Amino acid sequence: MSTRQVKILARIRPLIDGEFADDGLRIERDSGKSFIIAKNPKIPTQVFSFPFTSCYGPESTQEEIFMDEVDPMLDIVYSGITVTIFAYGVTSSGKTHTMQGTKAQPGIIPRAVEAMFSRRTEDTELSVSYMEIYKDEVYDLLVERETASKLSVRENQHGKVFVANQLSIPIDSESDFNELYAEAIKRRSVASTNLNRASSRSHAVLTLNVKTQVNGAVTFGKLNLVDLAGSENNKLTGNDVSRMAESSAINKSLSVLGQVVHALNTGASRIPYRNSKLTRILQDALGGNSLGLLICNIAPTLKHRQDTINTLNFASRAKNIENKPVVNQRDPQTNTVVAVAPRLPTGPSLPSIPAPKAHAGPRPSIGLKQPSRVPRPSSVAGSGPLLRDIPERREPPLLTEQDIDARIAKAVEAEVARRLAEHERQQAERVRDAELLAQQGEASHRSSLAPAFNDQPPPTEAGSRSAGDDELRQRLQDLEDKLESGNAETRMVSDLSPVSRKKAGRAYVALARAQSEKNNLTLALELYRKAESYVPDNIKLKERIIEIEWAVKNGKAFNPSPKKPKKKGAKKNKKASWKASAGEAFVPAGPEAENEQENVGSPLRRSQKRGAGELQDHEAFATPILKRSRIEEEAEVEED
Ligand SMILES: Nc1ncnc2c1ncn2[C@@H]1O[C@H](COP(=O)(O)OP(=O)(O)OP(=O)(O)O)[C@@H](O)[C@H]1O
Repeated sequence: MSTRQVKILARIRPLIDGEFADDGLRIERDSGKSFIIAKNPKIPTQVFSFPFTSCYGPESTQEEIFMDEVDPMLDIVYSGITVTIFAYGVTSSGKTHTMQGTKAQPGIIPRAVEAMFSRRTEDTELSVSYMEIYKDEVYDLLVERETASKLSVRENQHGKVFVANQLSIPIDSESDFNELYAEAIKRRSVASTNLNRASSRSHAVLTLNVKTQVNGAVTFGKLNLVDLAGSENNKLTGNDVSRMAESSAINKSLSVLGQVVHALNTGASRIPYRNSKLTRILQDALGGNSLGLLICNIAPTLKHRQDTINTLNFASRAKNIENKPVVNQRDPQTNTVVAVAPRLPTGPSLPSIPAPKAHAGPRPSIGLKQPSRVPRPSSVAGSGPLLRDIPERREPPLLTEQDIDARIAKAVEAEVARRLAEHERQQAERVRDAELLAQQGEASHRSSLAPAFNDQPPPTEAGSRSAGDDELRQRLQDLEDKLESGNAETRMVSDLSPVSRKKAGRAYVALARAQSEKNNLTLALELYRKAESYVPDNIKLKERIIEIEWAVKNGKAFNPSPKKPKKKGAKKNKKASWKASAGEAFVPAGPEAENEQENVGSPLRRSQKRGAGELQDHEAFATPILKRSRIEEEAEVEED
């Protein structure tokens, strides 16, 4: 089955009342490619460049975006494929304007309905469903708010997710739709915040279902139009308590969306769709069987800039997600709906599948049914076709808390082993070089190598630790080998408990920080990215990654942002805990891990006895052992 990447476009909205322009954000076009260029608001000399399939500036019109990006996808819907278009961005960046629009500037939803009707044939049946996900609960927006009960998200026997008992109302004309839609949008949860007078407090998913005939086969296409709630910075929104609760639900679900994208990008064997209703419902569009278009909405002002950079970073990752679109059609023999592979041209552009020819004659009226509170399983939107040939997602094996902790221990220790091996290899290389030069009688070269040797532990230390360390190295090597063989399992980060994830994340941050302090930025970046696999929703970590990526790309030094001022009493506590835990190791739980800790900790403890200067020699491989003096970033990991 051929795969298709999610298409990503960026749209910068114009300035609105009370906003001021600055030079920190612009679009650049070069050889047919477009980029959003954004300055880091904290360090203006850092300029980020984010590539997109297409970028639209403040002057762009609703019509332009619809005709260029959305209209071509409607033919695909008519061929029986599900297409999902979602608007993503911080609060007040223009998502609702893009999807819904205004009377004067209608957005994608009303335009898509008009275009869908213009394509119908006499065999076509169109229906609509509309739901919102508010505080991680699903409500039907086609039902009166007072009587709307929470809907549950279910999965059929083929792993297809659907919203049980959601209405799907047949529509016979645009005016049918407009009537329903006008009522439904009034039911959506909207409130005023400091950043947006009419801020969406929920994610809204409008679905247009199309049943039609293509070359004699009955097909079932679907267009999902998703207006996500915006991520919110509560320092800026000025939210009160009830708004904060909404905001926290919005941010949490968006954070899970980020985790899903991250897991898909890193090829994780388990994707955490189940961690929020939003990602469960969007599962088909994220690595599933539909085609995706993500509109990344961008607010132009400085106060949104940091959040905008995070949005852009999310979007650039999302473009690597691959879906396997299928045509949903009726099997005349069994009278069930089956998934068949579409005939898609290869290449990055979206497939253009010709729509069936419009029928010239008059079309019999389908007739508008009244909304009903009685569940109608046959018309439940999203219950979708039965996909016989889609392999079921394999459930990961059940893991005990002990298994999980043991795996973290292995993962971290493997990193230690890798660093140790690298350290030893470099040392051996230096010794070899020096011996070679000595043999050649090049005394001058030897003296010039002396400083390099001064960086290493004194020979006596090396000698004294050789037996124990050889054993340690062997054990770590064994662990690394084990890790390699079970690598697929360790990728199942989402199986870990939150505490275990944080532990592993902290360990990698400590390693990364040590490397960035030594200006080994490429390695630091690699380690920060590993940390991100464990704590993917840590915003500060993301910002750090973006900054180091920039420094690496531009060959610049990396200057970490200033450390946070210490909290009152923190110094005292820190001192006490440092004293109490001199050489305190990152302690993976579980008996096996405890034994390992004895060994992993020992070189560090010996080093500490030798004093601070010597301690640094071992930092390269001892950093997972968290030293109290350097855990500001780990604390940040915990805070988020
Ligand atoms: N392209 C545009 N042209 C003109 N005005 C726009 C445009 N995009 C957004 N706006 C205006 O900006 C404001 C914020 O837009 P909108 O409500 O669509 O943001 P949002 O991203 O949906 O916010 P939230 O996440 O808080 O719901 C609105 O007043 C809207 O009319």
